[in-house]
Amino acid sequence: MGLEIVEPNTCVRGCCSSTCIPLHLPPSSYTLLSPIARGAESVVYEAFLDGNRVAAKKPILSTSEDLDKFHKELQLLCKLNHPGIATLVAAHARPPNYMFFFRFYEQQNLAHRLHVQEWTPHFDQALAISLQLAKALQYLHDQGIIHRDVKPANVLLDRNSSAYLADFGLAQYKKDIRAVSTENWRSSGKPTGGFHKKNMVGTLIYMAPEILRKDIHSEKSDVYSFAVSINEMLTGVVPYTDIRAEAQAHTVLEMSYTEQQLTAAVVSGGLRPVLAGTESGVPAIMLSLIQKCWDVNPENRPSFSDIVLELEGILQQRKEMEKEDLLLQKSSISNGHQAIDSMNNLHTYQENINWYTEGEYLSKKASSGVHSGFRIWLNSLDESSTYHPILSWGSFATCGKRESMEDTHFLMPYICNEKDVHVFGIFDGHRGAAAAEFAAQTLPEFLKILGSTCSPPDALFEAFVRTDVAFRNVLDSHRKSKRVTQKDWHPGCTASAALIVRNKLFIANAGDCRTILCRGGSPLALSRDHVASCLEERERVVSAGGQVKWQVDTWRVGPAALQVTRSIGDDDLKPAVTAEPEITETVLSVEDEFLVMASDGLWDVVSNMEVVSIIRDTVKEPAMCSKRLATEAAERGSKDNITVIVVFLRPVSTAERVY
Ligand SMILES: Nc1ncnc2c1ncn2[C@@H]1O[C@H](COP(=O)(O)OP(=O)(O)OP(=O)(O)O)[C@@H](O)[C@H]1O
Ligand SMILES: [Mn+2]
Ligand SMILES: [Mn+2]
Repeated sequence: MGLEIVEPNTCVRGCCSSTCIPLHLPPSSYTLLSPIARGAESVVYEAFLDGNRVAAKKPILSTSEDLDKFHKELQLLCKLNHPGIATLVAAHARPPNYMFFFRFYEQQNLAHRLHVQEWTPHFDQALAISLQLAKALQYLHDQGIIHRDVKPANVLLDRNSSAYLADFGLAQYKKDIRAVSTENWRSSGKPTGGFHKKNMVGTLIYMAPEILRKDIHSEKSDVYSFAVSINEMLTGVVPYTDIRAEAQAHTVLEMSYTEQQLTAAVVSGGLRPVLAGTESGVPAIMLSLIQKCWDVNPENRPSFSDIVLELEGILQQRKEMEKEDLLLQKSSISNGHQAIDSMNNLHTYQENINWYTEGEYLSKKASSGVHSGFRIWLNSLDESSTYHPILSWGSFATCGKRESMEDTHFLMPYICNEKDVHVFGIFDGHRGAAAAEFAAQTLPEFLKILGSTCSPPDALFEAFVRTDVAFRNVLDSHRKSKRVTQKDWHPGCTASAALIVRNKLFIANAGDCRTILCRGGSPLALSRDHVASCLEERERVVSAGGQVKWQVDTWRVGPAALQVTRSIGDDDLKPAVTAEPEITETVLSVEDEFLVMASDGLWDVVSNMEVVSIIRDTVKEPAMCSKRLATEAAERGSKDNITVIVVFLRPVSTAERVY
């Protein structure tokens, strides 16, 4: 970077200095853009520094201790230089602005990648990340520094998924940790609350048993946290939240144990997160390394130099296996044929049509790859006075007790790279998955096209209608070309879409998917279920020329006996079963906590109120919350596919910090 170092290159107190990192900057050299993350102790912004994209970490400074902490973190960061550690490129260490500027890591942190983006790394990728992290920690320990907050959220990933250890907010020289603790012990005779608080830092679920027992941190407590983090990457499961493990103590958080009970189980019960399984391609030697690293006795845990050696050994083995595989491949190619025959029998009335691809193809054609984005929507809002929700999102979808999956969904935060525009959608297919698969591709694309000409509610309305027309046209042309052979096959799907434009939330719904908002702790339904049991809908259907009859157990529409009264597709029931959505508009404010969208597989067995209280009791991670809700529905006997999207509208922390 072309930033100049202005001598004397020290912080205002003179305790931090560097020969190569500028420690004070002219205000004109940087611009803060929007926040990427809000922690308990800082806000991290995307920023530009001297024309380069960087991340600016701005600590929240409210006491003089906070300021001491800033100087300590800066002193440490100035000394660190390792390819596996997030690079500090500059700092501003003079009043009134205190800031760290780091190289920008495009893929955020490992926790986000795993649980929000639902990334499942291949074992070789996970191994590479483990090795990079182990080397960074080995370097740190060689400098006499303990990190004390090793966890996936503090591992940053660049665009190639290379890993960088970050967040030195709790890091300490080992010698200083000792000094503090002996002093405290001596002065108070026994550990006081204050002592505990001062020394028990880190994040609960990654904390070694000795730390939970209020011992002091050592290199080996970083080893423990490393093991929990690596295992989390290999399983994709946040520690202690696994709900698949039955009847075992592994479900502590699920069973709403308190933090004290979890602590006790880790310390004396030997509880650990569910270990990754070899069936997912993790070699046994890796699993035994993890187990050694989280041994209850710190002395039995290997050091990072041992861990690095062991991981390099595993990497070597993988490379040799790969060579052998390449040699073997030539002889095994002939095995692929059998599968194709059975595939052919599956599609009796639709000849291998991939409806996702159909939808994608159609929307590409419609937009010819150009849309001018959502500038007009944003320009019409008054930037300065409006509330800016801060979003995090996740989803979970399961086929449940059904044989096939007919639900689909999409998550499109920052649609068209617009920071303040987000779209999420759920589609619940019936008479096959065709309409749901098609609509999940086309609906957001139509929205992009319409965004430059219509208002948000008009764009949503039109996108639903156009998706429906497009689907029925494509189906029709396939009937004509005989790729669809069965004449009376009329697939359809219900649809629900949420569009957020800065502080405005628009929900469009056609059918019985439902969206609720948790506002001030209570559920607020933002959509109405369109089913024939609803009088108003029944009357609408009848006046549009449809027939409604009580059949078996409920009101149903037409010869197809459909329960829903609005949908995309279902061309045998058009226009009575309309694709026109009902749209609600909500202005978001600080009271608004989260949004839950789900297919009827959830709502059939869990009420709006119950959904809110289940989320209240779950680790505040949107993908985990989605999974928790789906599991609850399955346990309560839902017979349907279940899809859940959870969008938090305010910052939440994954695990509670101690103090
Ligand atoms: N250089 C960077 N590039 C991209 N994203 C970053 C960068 N630095 C931080 N972030 C994002 O900001 C988040 C918080 O950063 P960091 O952990 O340093 O702050 P913190 O306030 O100490 O957080 P915590 O509350 O977890 O202690 C990271 O998890 C990451 O998602
Ligand atoms: Mn952090
Ligand atoms: Mn359903």
